[in-house]
Amino acid sequence: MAEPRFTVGYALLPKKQRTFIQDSLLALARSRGIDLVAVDLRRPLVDQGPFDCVLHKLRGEDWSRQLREFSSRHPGAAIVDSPDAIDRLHDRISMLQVVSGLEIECPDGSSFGIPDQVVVYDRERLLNEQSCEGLAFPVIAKPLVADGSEQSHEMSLVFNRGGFSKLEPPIVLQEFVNHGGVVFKVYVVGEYVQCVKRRSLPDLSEEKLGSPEGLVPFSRVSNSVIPEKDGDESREATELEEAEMPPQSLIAELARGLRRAMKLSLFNFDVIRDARYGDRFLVIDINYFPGYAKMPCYETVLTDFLWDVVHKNEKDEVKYVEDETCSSKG
Ligand SMILES: Nc1ncnc2c1ncn2[C@@H]1O[C@H](COP(=O)(O)OP(=O)(O)OP(=O)(O)O)[C@@H](O)[C@H]1O
Ligand SMILES: O=P(O)(O)O[C@H]1[C@H](OP(=O)(O)O)[C@@H](OP(=O)(O)O)[C@@H](O)[C@@H](O)[C@@H]1OP(=O)(O)O
Ligand SMILES: [Mg+2]
Ligand SMILES: [Mg+2]
Repeated sequence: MAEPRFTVGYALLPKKQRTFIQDSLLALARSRGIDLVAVDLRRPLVDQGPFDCVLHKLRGEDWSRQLREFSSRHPGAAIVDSPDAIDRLHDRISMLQVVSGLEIECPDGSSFGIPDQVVVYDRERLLNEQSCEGLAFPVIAKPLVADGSEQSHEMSLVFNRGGFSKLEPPIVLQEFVNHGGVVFKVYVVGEYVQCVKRRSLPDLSEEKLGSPEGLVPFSRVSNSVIPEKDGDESREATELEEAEMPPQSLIAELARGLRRAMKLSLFNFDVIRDARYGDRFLVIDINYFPGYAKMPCYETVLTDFLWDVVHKNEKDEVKYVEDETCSSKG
């Protein structure tokens, strides 16, 4: 008897569609009985399909209503993920609150947390002496809203109060933590977890705190090559290569805990190693539906995940995927 076929509808902005929907993914999914089909965003979702699953990274009241309508018409179809669950990641405070609430057994000697941070809603408050009481310089100023716009990725390193006058609230002021210039990006795709290293901001010395600049703007560090002003490329490359990966079990438990607590399947989170205490790890950012195409073996991982979704194979396990073990199951 022929194997049943399934259809997954995807609703993505053009840039995401270009990077995520690659021929290699379409072909592998097709060979496993899953057809990926673009949702026509000019027509009501409810008139399209049938879909066994809708995959999306769109927002807004109208889109949420369309998803609700579609779900009530097709209760058997999976929506990955729920707009309400995704919303938590659009605010850099609620995004990290969930990390603080996790109860995880850490491997010997290790621990996790988030950097100290405060939110400032208006300029008056920002310029007020008490605005960052308890925080130590340098701090990173991040836009409170993380809605995927270019502005939401525009950050500043602030060395002293002099830098505050150039900031535009609402912002989160987060302590900058030296971490050896390497950030660990943990990709979560349902039960699959993969951790990769990326370049980050270099460690800062005390001298910087007196900097007359007060502030240095930056954006999308881990996606770009930003040469350190007085640094050298080869040292940074060595730093990246030599950085020790965080304990696998900690990363896997964090991924499982976050997935459960947030009720999300598709996200990644950025982790840094706090250079002050050997094995303390801080979660600094969580992103919905990140750039999976940059993840090794993304086609296999995504196809395995979609296979589980359409077969209603709900799992609460964690599968830590290592580069060399990227093989598809039958
Ligand atoms: N508290 C911190 N201490 C040290 N470095 C940090 C801290 N927070 C952020 N960074 C550095 O700044 C980069 C950008 O910060 P963050 O990840 O919060 O921004 P983002 O624009 O949301 O990133 P993404 O493109 O991953 O969505 C991080 O990848 C890391 O290199
Ligand atoms: O496109 P890219 O590969 O850069 O993916 C980035 C993704 O952009 P996209 O959604 O437009 O694809 C970003 O989403 P928004 O916050 O801007 O919504 C965010 O999730 C980044 O963390 C991703 O980078 P990664 O963390 O995977 O390195
Ligand atoms: Mg990040
Ligand atoms: Mg982010």
